[in-house]
Amino acid sequence: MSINTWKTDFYRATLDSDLSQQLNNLASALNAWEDKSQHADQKMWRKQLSHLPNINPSVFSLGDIVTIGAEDDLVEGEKLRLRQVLQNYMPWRKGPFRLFGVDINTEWRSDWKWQRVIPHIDKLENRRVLDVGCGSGYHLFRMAQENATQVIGIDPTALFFYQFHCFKRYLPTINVHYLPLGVEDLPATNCFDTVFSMGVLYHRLDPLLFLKQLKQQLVKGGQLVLETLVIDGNQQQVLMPGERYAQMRNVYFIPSCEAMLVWLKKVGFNDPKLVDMNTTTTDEQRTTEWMPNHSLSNFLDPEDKAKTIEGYPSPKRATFVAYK
Ligand SMILES: Nc1ncnc2c1ncn2[C@@H]1O[C@H](C[S@+](CC[C@H]([NH3+])C(=O)[O-])CC(=O)[O-])[C@@H](O)[C@H]1O
Repeated sequence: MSINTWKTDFYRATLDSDLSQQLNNLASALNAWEDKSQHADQKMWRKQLSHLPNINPSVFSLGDIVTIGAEDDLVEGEKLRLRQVLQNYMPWRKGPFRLFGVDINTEWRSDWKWQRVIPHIDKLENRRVLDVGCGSGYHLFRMAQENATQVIGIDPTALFFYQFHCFKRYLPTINVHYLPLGVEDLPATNCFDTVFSMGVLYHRLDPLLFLKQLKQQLVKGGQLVLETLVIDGNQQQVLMPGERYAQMRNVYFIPSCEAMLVWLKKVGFNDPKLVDMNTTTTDEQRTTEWMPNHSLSNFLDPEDKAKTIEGYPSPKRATFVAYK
């Protein structure tokens, strides 16, 4: 798939599904995105895609390190150029990836999150899957590896859309698509068997509305897989941080696990369950060559790693599953 055909490839791939009934609405949202994506960086990111090596990769594997092509597929000069092109898409947050032997060691070990989630969810085989807030699309490739029929990711951050296309262009036949939209831009499709949303709820101003928006993407009986920051506490406890949480400005609500289960029930999900809980470590989220900015270790209290530098409990994440 080339960057020029991403929309038509998506439309074609959805023709046989209920999603096709929403194509008019989706097409206007996608066209609006293209019309406003005239920012200089975006022009550069789009152009740089055409500087990626124009060859068929000899191998690919969508395991812990999403790997496309082998080092030997390229000659020395091409390798140097590839590294330079990929550097234009920094910071690389979610991965890891390996493209023709170039290891992109991302800020996050997103493979660790996937290993925590995958044992607890319904098998993805033969399911249509949506990932809301998919970042670089790392987990989209992992979902495809689990034999999902179709995988669609949405995320409004333009850089991540272009990062995804650095890989997707080499995998023209996999049924994985990326729509550069926010959850609020999606019409109610009611057509996904599994909806994932990992690491997004705390960025939403209205978390209950967000849960409703996720619910209206699911078929009846479909499974929600939700991962989010949590605090210790009872049903009544939810942290609403001040200006920043772990230096992030756009963090609104961090519920206790008990409160999260109440929220899921309130919006009508069935059988909500907490399936995993994990404290984020500085091995999982850290500064790397591909994300040279500050990372988790800079956001924790140097005297007490159980606290963020603002004095809140340090990041703990939990995964929940529930049904529509
Ligand atoms: N309105 C919105 N609609 C959809 N996505 C949004 C919206 N606003 C922001 N995002 C996107 O949500 C993602 C959150 S990151 C989780 C990535 C991956 N899921 C992970 O679990 O590793 C976690 C973090 O950065 O804290 C970013 O890619 C945003 O662009």
